[in-house]
Amino acid sequence: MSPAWWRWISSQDSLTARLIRAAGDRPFRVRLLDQGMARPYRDEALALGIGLQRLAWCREVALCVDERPWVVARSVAPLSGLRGLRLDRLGERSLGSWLFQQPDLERGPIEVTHHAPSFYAADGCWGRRSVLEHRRLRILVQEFFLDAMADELQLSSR
Ligand SMILES: C=C(O[C@@H]1C=C(C(=O)O)C=C[C@H]1O)C(=O)O
Repeated sequence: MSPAWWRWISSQDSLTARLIRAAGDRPFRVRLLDQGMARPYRDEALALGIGLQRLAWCREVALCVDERPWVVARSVAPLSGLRGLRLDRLGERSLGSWLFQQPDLERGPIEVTHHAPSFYAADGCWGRRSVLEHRRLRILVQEFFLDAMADELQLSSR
């Protein structure tokens, strides 16, 4: 992996905040693609250590600069940790902007892949995921970095 990609992939802080900085004068926006209760994909259930038949709260977004998707993300949270949290009300506000305001937020190990994720068929550069924890909430955040981002930021394809 090139050093420039490594800085994106290994970052521990909010990706939303980094994308806003990288976008400069161009508008950033979260486009909500889907959200609701669903059965996670098998690899997601395994990553969270939950039963394969369990329902979870799933949210898919495109993180766009100038209306062009740079990153697609899918987040999956077991229902047991959601009590009292109305994440469905986030709408097109970034999950990260809320999560990274929580002082006790912890990120688990980051897993990296260059395969397209199960939730989005597109060419891309790198994907990563990790489990973020805040109080009882555990949420698997998966982010797939698209070719458009590499083009715009003049990053190598890998
Ligand atoms: C987790 C973060 O939030 C970003 C925003 C997301 C959303 O709104 O659903 C999903 C994944 C992210 O990349 C972050 O900023 O690091």
